[in-house]
Amino acid sequence: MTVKDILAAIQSPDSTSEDFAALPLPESYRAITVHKDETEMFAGLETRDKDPRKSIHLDEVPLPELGPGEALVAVMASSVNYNSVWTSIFEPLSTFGFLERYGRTNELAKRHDLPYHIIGSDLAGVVLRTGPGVNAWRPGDEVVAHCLSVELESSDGHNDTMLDPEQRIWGFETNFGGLAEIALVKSNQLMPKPDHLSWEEAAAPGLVNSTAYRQLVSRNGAGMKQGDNVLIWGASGGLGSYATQFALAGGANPICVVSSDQKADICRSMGAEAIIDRSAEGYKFWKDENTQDPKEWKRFGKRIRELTGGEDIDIVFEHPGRETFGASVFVTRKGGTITTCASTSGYMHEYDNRYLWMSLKRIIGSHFANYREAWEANRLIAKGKIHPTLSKVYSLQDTGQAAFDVHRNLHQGKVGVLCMAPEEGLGVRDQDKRAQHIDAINRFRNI
Ligand SMILES: C/C=C/C(=O)SCCNC(=O)CCNC(=O)[C@H](O)C(C)(C)COP(=O)(O)OP(=O)(O)OC[C@H]1O[C@@H](n2cnc3c(N)ncnc32)[C@H](O)[C@@H]1OP(=O)(O)O
Ligand SMILES: NC(=O)C1=CN([C@@H]2O[C@H](COP(=O)(O)OP(=O)(O)OC[C@H]3O[C@@H](n4cnc5c(N)ncnc54)[C@H](OP(=O)(O)O)[C@@H]3O)[C@@H](O)[C@H]2O)C=CC1
Repeated sequence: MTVKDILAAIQSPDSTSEDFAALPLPESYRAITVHKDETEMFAGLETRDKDPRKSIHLDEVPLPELGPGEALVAVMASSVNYNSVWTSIFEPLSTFGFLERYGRTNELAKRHDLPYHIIGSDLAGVVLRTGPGVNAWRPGDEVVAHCLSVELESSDGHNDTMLDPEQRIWGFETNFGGLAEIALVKSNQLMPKPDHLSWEEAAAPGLVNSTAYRQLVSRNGAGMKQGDNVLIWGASGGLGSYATQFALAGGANPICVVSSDQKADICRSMGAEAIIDRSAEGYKFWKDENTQDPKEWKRFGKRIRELTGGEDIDIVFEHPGRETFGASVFVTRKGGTITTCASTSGYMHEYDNRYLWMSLKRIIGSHFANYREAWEANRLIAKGKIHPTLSKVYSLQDTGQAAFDVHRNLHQGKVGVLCMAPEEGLGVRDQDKRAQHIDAINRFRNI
């Protein structure tokens, strides 16, 4: 049995759940990996010069054993997330440490501790097999997977699963990720595939959409409300393109920061009006490596006031980190919120704390989303209220180039990867719903 036979079953309109359950599984499959014996390959290089095309491999790997509460999924498409860029450049640390640590927790988790790491934290595909104890999903179900892996043996995670001490990001802190022909997930990662989208469109939002939902909308994050002024860094990027849509759909007022005319146009086409081109306006928040320039924070704040009719920011949607964080804290209004989920430009932040405490501002740390938040975010995609922001699509073998594009900020929105899907555009089940939203679905395509 080969991956080709699985694809044939997926493409046949007559295949039943029983047919999928009866399909023998292949012994091996193709997957995107990084190799443990290469973790030092970029030693001494600047972050920018570490090239994912050199560290990312396409390998034939053995099928992992299926455990209780798990599912094996035939992956039709996946997407590139920045966490795969971090894995591929071995920053801020090698992800093999995560796999070793996970492997030490129990017998079954040992499967993850391998000399190769199959990466990827998004997928759209078809369930092939479920392990003992799985009732909610069956072979043949068309699904997407969110990337929260939890054990929930401790009480800590039972109000909010992101607080589980054994919380991991699938395909980053676990093995057998989504940039592959077959993936291994916990069955509680599965959610219905939005039926009006193709495989690659359905695979694009998952990680960033769920993260933006928790960070901006959920009460666990900033709890955005109507009328809020929301400053969104990288507003046409992976996270930002969903944060912008949430702000607009929720009656808030996004102030979108981007770095080119083209990206400003994309934000406009989503419906945003207040846009700041950080390149054209030349903000330089740091005078040198160690000294910030509060005059530049003020110039930035003045520009925001011009765009809002004199108002300051209620919520900052932060992720660039060191380069922008001082400015983000400064421009937030009294009592406002800075919500952060990353530090792309550096994790040692510096800000003037007087502006935080004297103006009663809050900084909220946010990370991915719990199952409920991921489900709610996916439901909005399925209802056509929020749309994928897929721009370019690569083949599995060109994943290294796709990750390079994201690392160098050459991309727009989300970059997709075809895994088993032989071409783009397959997997759409509701053409009428699709037709209603087709312009929004295609907004980021091929730009
Ligand atoms: C969904 C997508 C998301 C993204 O894209 S996010 C972006 C990508 N992700 C990242 O860049 C994050 C990568 N992860 C990391 O950098 C590291 O993962 C962390 C810095 C988050 C954590 O580092 P660690 O080494 O795992 O943990 P420690 O806390 O630095 O070290 C563990 C040792 O420190 C002890 N410790 C922890 N807290 C305390 C405390 N409060 N007081 C005293 N000791 C403490 C522990 O017990 C343990 O000790 P012992 O090494 O001996 O086992
Ligand atoms: N904790 C979590 O759960 C998650 C964390 N992340 C992390 O968030 C970060 C962003 O991810 P994602 O949105 O997918 O990545 P993208 O690269 O798709 O988008 C980020 C955007 O941020 C802007 N940006 C980058 N660097 C700077 C800078 N120095 N100053 C100002 N703006 C900057 C760029 O937009 P422009 O050039 O137009 O300004 C860029 O397009 C990554 O570090 C990722 O690992 C992502 C998802 C989940």
